[in-house]
Amino acid sequence: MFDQASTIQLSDMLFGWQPNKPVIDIAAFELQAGTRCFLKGPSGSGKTTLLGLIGGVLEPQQGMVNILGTAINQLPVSQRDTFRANHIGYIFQMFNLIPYLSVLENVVLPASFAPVRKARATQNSASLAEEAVRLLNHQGLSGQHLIHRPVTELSIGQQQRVAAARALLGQPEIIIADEPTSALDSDSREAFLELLFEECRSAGSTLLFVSHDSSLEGMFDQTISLNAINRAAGNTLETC
Ligand SMILES: Nc1ncnc2c1ncn2[C@@H]1O[C@H](COP(=O)(O)OP(=O)(O)OP(=O)(O)O)[C@@H](O)[C@H]1O
Repeated sequence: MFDQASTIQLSDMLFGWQPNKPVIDIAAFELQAGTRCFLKGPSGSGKTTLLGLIGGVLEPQQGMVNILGTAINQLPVSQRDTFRANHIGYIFQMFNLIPYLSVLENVVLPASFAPVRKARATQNSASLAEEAVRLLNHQGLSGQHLIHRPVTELSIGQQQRVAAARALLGQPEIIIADEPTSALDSDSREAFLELLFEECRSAGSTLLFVSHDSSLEGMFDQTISLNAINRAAGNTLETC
């Protein structure tokens, strides 16, 4: 049974990159709506793999991945892609911005594939672009000159804030962040997190945040150690 207060529920989920070599084997995992969760684990322990399973990019060999009451691993691939675009915003370690597009174009792009997020974004502002500009301003990126510049002309810290604005556009219920602060110094990391928290709070989004940086752990509501919930822990070659 899906608990209505949950955003993410996993049960008896098994995944391996090769047959009979599970990397992830989780009996039960649940994240309540609106939680800010810090997911930690050694390098190679399967954190990115787990995020791929939660986002429906990867399909478990067994078990259930229930997101917002939908068993996404049972959806056909095209419906799963649309579900992900509508309900999950991603911030990647390498940002995954499109180099030949401007700052603004990068932020609005995912909403073109996500009608639910597009509708929400235009409820808040007169247009998608206006909502993107609001989010960019909130991240400290303002000015016509800057938002129309090719994204590759921005500093790493600025690019990372563009990636955050892109993930937040249209208030997705879930924000998944995979090592988004690793390129920043510690002051910038905390400032970035405060802004992210503020946007997640006002949108009611659940945040699942992966990092090696344990100094950030105290800023979150909850910490999950992957090795503590993963029965396949130790099957991979892990490093600290
Ligand atoms: N595309 C892939 N094909 C085959 N094996 C993979 C693939 N991606 C990851 N793995 C393996 O799965 C295991 C978990 O990798 P994963 O990237 O999920 O770990 P991680 O905890 O995110 O590591 P890091 O903290 O270094 O990013 C590792 O043994 C890795 O080699």
